[in-house]
Amino acid sequence: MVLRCITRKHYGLVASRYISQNAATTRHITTSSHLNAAPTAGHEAAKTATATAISKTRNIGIIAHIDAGKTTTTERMLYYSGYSRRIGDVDEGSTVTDFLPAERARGITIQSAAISFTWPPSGANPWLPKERTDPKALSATPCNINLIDTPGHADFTFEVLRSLRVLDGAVCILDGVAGVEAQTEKVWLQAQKYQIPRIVFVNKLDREGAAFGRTVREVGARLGVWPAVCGVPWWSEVGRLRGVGDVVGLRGLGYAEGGDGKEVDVLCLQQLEMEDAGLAAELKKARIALVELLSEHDDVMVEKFLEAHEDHLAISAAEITASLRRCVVNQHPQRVVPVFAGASFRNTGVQPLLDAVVDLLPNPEERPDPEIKLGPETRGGLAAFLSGKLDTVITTEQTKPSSKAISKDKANLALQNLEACALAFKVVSDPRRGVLVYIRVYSGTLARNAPLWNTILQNTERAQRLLKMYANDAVDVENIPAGQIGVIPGLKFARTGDTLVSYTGAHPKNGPPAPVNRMQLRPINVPPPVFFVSVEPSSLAEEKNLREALELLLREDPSLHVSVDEESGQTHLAGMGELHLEIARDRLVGDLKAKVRIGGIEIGYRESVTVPSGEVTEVFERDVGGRWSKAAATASVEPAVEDGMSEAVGKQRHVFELADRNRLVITTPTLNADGTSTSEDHPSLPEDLPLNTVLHHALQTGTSAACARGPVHNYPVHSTQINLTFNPAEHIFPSTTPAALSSATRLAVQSALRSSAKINETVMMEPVMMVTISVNEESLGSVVHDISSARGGSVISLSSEDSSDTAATSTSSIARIDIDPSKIYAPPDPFAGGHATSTSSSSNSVLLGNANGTRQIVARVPLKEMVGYLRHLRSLTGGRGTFTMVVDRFERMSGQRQRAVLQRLGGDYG
Ligand SMILES: Nc1nc2c(ncn2[C@@H]2O[C@H](COP(=O)(O)OP(=O)(O)OP(=O)(O)O)[C@@H](O)[C@H]2O)c(=O)[nH]1
Repeated sequence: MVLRCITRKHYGLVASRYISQNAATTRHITTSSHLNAAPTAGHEAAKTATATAISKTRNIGIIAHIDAGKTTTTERMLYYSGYSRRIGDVDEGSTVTDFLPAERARGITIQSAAISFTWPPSGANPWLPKERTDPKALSATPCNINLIDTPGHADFTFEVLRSLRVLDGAVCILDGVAGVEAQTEKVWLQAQKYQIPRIVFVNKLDREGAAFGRTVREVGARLGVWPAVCGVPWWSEVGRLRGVGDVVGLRGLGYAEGGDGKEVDVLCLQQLEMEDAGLAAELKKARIALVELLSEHDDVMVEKFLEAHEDHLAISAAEITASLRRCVVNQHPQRVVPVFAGASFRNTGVQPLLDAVVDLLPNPEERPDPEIKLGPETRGGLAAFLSGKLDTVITTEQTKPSSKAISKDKANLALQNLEACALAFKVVSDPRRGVLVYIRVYSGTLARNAPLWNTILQNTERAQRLLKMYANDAVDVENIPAGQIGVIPGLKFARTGDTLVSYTGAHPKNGPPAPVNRMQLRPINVPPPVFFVSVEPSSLAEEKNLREALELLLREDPSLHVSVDEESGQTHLAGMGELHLEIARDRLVGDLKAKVRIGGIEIGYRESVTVPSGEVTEVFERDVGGRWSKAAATASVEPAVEDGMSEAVGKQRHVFELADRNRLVITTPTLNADGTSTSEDHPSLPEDLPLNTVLHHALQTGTSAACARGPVHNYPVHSTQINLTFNPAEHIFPSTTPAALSSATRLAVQSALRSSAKINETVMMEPVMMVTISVNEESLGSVVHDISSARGGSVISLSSEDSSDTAATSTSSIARIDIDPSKIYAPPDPFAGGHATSTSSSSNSVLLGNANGTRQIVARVPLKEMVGYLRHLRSLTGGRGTFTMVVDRFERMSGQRQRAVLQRLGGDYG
């Protein structure tokens, strides 16, 4: 293809030094010490935001490896959009988004901070001169951006997942020196699983050794997508980052050294040819590659290319942006990923990234129908549910007593009064504002003062106020429409992950009618905790404070677990990683001021029965809450066999999979599946104890409570099948309540567990982790040796042989597209330093996991052997190695390992 000089018509000739028109009139949000503070820019913006059409909304997140620069980039975004007066600095601890004291102290992001801002801040885009803005571009008019900053540390993966489900798009930030790192890969695949469109920002290009081209090739090789290079670094002759080259607009964007980045020199191609011919030539190459790539994935681009007489440079920037948007928004899985360049810390390249967020990422209406859950087996799309396609719901309901079955008409009627539904995706205790519940509204409009039915807790709370959050500033609003993110202050019960429903005429206690009353938006599974600490109040008087503080911690973070040992009275706080618990401890002691003694961090082992017990019956008879009640339960336990139950489920057998791979089997020899008795000789269930709801729930609660503490070592029970035989004639009395049934079940299961352990002692199980380690080539041998011999791990793959293995192990269900490395366009890296890679885009050796001299090892290793591993890895790799890990499974320990652990723990577990 012949390169042609760009025409005047498209790009003009005169370079213009453009200073933001907003610079002088930048709107600031003054941090108000109280919510009722005087109106600020945030107030103004909030009014605009609520009135903003949904097409002018972007709910985006920033995902990346720890330290890639998410917080630094967010701070610049807030600064350029006029929401902060000065640029915050992570290293000084003055950032707006990392607002928890623990985050500021550690310089890492712990909780997602959801903040809103408008880009561009006013009618015109502030960094481009008017004559250079395309009035038809989406980024030409203000768009309301709700930005959720997600944490990068592996311990917070659940927090990342939690935020991902409310996002419509994501910016993935890469460190231009480190390239694609292990955690990036993990979060990337999670985002892909949720079908979240992504764009990439290669940051830190000012740093020594930065290699943009190499990073671009890694995006292709390790993330399995086609990088569409939209921006390239503009280096000076001595390797200083001068700015970025805009491949879409074919221009150079120069940033003054040491400036705040608001002043941008915009140089058209012709000027660039005089100023820096090298960059001009590279921009043309990049533009050709971009058009070629888009033509392969977007038919419209092929037409435009033909219309432009096959001149890659003559296609307008608007056409290219539109094509990129089609690829990003409409393709699942996403095959083309736009890549931008910059250095947030040097205030370089952030405004083009903001434009890309508006121009390329979808609005809430352009997203697939969100998933909902209506019962253990009923899942579907929200829109399908709201439009009355309720067939699956009816099926589930028919298992209930016929008098309670819901007709399709009734269910449709129930939907008519549904005002709004929202997902509480984050709960934060703000020192000044109290508990804030962050929500995303999925349908209807949530109005201030509306009573909200919590479909999981089954209670009602009133949203007395609604807020929009602008970093540290909160603005009262009257309502929050579908697609928007907002905050409800003052709720007492709602937790992260709960679904809140606003429903006209709902009874405050009983809630809306079925099936609306138990609809769950975007449910996610909480992974098992693997570490725990014991927590004790420093005095009796502190007990209440501690209980309240722990309740709040659990509302904020459902991946934390609290259990109280009924016998010793000791409280255990369990979490997913050492850092996770350290942060929880800091939160408890530092922020929530709980006066507690906290034990050392220990591994959360489990224990499992090895032989079946006999059947045990226990009777519970006690005063519960001022009412005498009595109930009985009959239980036995046995080792659970994987997938061994499907045939055993029948009319009189109900099987439930519980946490920790325990299984509950309830047999009702005298009751039919709907709870009616099989013959007149047998009593039926009382009205207030329907089988499929109240009774099952009570038996499950009792079983779970018993399984929280094993009979020999006090660790939670794992891989155990609990059999309950239930017969109203034997287990129900006139004074039986659900609570009494639950307690009787707990006693019977505990007794059965003890009886099994008497026959043969339980065996301990330990968490085994799936570990992904990134090391340099030279240290590969010693790290592999250490993992497989000293740590008892088994190596599953080495990435250079098959770079997709890592992904396959963590997210096997996700399709990755085949990328031909020789077809990836990436500019040369003239200043990449010692381990510089080939500048040829066809260099396969560069692509196959070896791009920045790093190799990946995936191995399964017992968690115990990974405690304190980072320090050891650093010493083996000269400080360069990193790793991430997730729980793979719990495995039985050998007798020798178990004895060693018990000995170390001081061992009196009998
Ligand atoms: N040289 C250079 N340093 C940067 C750049 N962006 C960020 N940094 C530095 O990198 C470090 C990490 O930046 P953060 O913004 O805290 O990174 P993060 O991704 O938010 O980190 P977590 O919140 O811990 O996940 C800080 O010391 C920043 O000053 C950049 O463009 N150039």
